Amino acid sequence: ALHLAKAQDGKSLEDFQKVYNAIAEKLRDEDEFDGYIGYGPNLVRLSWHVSGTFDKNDNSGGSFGGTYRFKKEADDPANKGLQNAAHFLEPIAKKFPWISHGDLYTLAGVTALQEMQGPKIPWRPGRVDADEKDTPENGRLPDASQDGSYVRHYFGRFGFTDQEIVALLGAHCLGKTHLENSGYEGPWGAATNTFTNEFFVNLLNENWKLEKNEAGNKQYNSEKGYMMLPTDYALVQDGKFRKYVEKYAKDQDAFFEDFKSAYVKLLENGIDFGKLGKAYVFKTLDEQDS
Ligand code: HEM
Ligand SMILES: O=C1CCNc2c1cnc1ccccc21
Repeated sequence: ALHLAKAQDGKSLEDFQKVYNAIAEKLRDEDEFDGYIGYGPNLVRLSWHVSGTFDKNDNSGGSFGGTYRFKKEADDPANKGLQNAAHFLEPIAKKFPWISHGDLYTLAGVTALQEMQGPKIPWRPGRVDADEKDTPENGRLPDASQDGSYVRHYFGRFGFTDQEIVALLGAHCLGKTHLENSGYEGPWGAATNTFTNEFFVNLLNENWKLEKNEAGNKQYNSEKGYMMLPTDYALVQDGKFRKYVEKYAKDQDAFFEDFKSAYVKLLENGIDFGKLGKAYVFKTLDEQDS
């Protein structure tokens, strides 16, 4: 059965906005991380990885139980590099001991996206920390070396459509790959900490060459020093995916709208929020300056 979200005793929008602001201020302070990319992309990746263990067939995994805090999940080779995001969040968890890990990991991704000028992401609290025994086994996160049919089948486990898959992968406009984490390298050139539709523009505008990188893995490189994973490039090789790449490359607003919906679905997969009321939409730091 679905996990039932539980209201946090008397916590309201103001309380969660305080957590949002603490994360957002720390993002601004610690801007030198990863060659001045900052922690934003890493926090977004953490929010996806804690949710991407979900399996709709038995409702196991997913963001609800906050099981990334346990060694078994944190040490999944697919999670290499996310120790940085987890370390970044430790003082936030100490300052707000009442928030569950599942809520913190997902709220951190929402905060990072909004602070990187992404769309407003409606977010609902109520995830409850699960026991270590409920930690999903390693191997539920995707393999970057694969093709379009693999990507379609993989996301089928969450019940995602082609359109949702392409929108979600647009998050690869952020940050970069690190050879020591995933065996892929680059791009420094296009590695950004601003949320845009540039991933789709890059896919269509650059001419990509499949090359072996220093780790012996094949990746697509462009003259400008941009890169794409094989699973990224699959989005233009597969005709059904390609039409959404073209849509989002032309229309950033459509991308923002569809990404928001798919990302909320990813973060809430497997959770019944019942009548816990509507989602919170947080103000960015800039919107609170005045
Ligand atoms: C087919 C599915 C996917 C594959 C195979 C994949 C693979 C990867 C790999 C290999 C990296 C580089 C990690 C490193 O070396 O540090 C990466 C980074 C990243 N991924 Fe994905 N990813 C997928 C889907 C997603 C989704 C759905 C999101 C978010 C909605 C996402 C967000 C990110 C972000 C923001 C980064 C940059 C992290 C950083 O700069 O530290 N990815 N991904
Ligand atoms: O084209 C880009 C922009 C910068 N970041 C990425 C791109 C393509 N694929 C990626 C795959 C994983 C992480 C970052 C990127």
